[in-house]
Amino acid sequence: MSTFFSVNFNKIALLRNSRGRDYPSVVEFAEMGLKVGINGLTLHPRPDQRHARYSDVYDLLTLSQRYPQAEVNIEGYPCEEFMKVVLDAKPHQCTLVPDDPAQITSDHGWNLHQDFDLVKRIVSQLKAAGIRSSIFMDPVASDMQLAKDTGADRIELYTESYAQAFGTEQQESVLAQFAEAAKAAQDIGLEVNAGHDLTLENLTDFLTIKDIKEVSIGHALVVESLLQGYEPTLKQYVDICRQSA
Ligand SMILES: CC(=O)[C@@H](O)[C@H](O)COP(=O)(O)O
Ligand SMILES: NCC(=O)COP(=O)(O)O
Repeated sequence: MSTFFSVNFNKIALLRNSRGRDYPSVVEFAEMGLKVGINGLTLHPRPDQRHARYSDVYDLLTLSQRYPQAEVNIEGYPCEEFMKVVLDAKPHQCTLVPDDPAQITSDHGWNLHQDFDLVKRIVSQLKAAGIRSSIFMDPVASDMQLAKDTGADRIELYTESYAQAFGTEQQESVLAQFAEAAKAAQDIGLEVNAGHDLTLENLTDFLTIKDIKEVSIGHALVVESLLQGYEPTLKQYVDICRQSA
């Protein structure tokens, strides 16, 4: 089994946005990635577009047409503008994330006991548009049936708690919690993605969990690239993802 490796370009966009021109170029960095074997391109535009801009969604989709193996994954809270862009641009996958606009970064999965109707309605819009849907979830096995009932194709496990536990006494028990949540989802026909604060150091152990379809990684990858170069960093991720359980 091999896991689909999607790079999140938010941090390249953040760097670009700190100056007035297209440097660094998200499209150029995405294309370099595709040339060394990454599978997917992820963006998480937020309402203030401080990282990815909505125009980046269209630019990455145009690029992906030249790389037939590549998929574009657009993540975010399904506000009106986000959904307008997603339904118009038609990425391969849309990951719904319960972000508040004021959040620095994503910090929890959906509470489907509260937001079930909203998520179900958005998932059906994605389905009607032929876009694969994924919903961002905490690793709680007992919530997977609700996730399935929304009609979503996949869940994305929010891996921050695993990243925090990595290298501590809690690592094994937290990893077991993720494995249990992944299995609960897979057993009822949901495919499982994962992401947030995954790194070159913690990814191999995470991918001992069976049949993780996709990981999306951005923040640590940019830091690691500063330390050891962009292409060598990407190649290490590509190798780890090709050897997953
Ligand atoms: C859903 C998720 O965990 C990521 O998309 C995360 O939000 C990365 O985006 P930033 O790097 O912009 O925080
Ligand atoms: N879905 C998670 C993602 O796209 C990247 O998260 P991070 O590696 O930037 O924390």
